[in-house]
Amino acid sequence: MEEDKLQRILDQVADAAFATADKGRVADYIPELAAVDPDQFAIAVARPGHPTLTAGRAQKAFSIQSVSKVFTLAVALGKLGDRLWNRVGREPSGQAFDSVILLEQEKGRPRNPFINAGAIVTTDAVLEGSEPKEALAAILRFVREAAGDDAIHINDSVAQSEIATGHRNFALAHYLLSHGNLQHPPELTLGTYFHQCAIEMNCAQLADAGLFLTACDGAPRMVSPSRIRRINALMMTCGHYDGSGDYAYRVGLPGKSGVGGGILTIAPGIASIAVWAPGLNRYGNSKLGTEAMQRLTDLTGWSVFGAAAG
Ligand SMILES: NC(=O)CC[C@H](N)C(=O)O
Repeated sequence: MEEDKLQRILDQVADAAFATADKGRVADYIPELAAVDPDQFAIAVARPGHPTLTAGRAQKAFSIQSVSKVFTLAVALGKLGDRLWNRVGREPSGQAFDSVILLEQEKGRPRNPFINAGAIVTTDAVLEGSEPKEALAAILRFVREAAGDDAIHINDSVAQSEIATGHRNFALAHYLLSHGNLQHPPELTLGTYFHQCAIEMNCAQLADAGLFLTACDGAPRMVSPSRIRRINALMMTCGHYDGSGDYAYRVGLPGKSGVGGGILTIAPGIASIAVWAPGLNRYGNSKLGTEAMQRLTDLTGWSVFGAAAG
């Protein structure tokens, strides 16, 4: 699609988001995120060989939170390969991202790497044989290389805010430990996990960081094509927790959300799209972000289920 046409679509999507009265509710269980102004919106589209196009506040940094789980999964698969699947499943959970119930029923093997329990196990796997600082550095290095931007950093106040209040995540980690599915002390694995969630990026950086998952010619080759397809499949089926079916229905593309209000969406072979609006819907996914992605895909026809706009 030509740049000026795509830019007009992005402007239209941003105008509609700014005009929407119900912006959802910001995540208030993490004190640092509770203070974010919900009246903000940004969208960015990255394509190899084209400038990254944006609309709204695309240079404003936000906490990527669970979007980081995609990058950590790529690092863990690079390190362990299929051995990771001995510890975590690949099925949608149909439960909230921080649910404890399935972990109890399924004896400490989380359903997938994107719910919190599964992401904690994935981070624990990245820690295998490494010092915590090295593991975190490996995740941050991956993100910086994917985005081609060494300025991307971790917001330590956000991480500390979760260390002080993340009781549910501590419960999940202790539960995993009791079932022999955590190889490090909960403080250590969670310290790494909270810092990975506290990576900050703006929309333009996040769209660039997702390019490796598009498998487009000219995109960074960070993982093999077969692994790209598998990561995208997990994003499609599990990336929005118990709202994954709804996101697939509305948007038709693999995506991963975070409680900071960011969503990374991949149009395979076409583009990497980042959207940010801090207010969340009842699943803990960005409300305006989801609506904007629905509008964008209707206007562009980008979908894994069909290829015509309208
Ligand atoms: N869905 C999310 O973005 C959750 C991430 C957050 N750091 C948590 O562990 O609760």
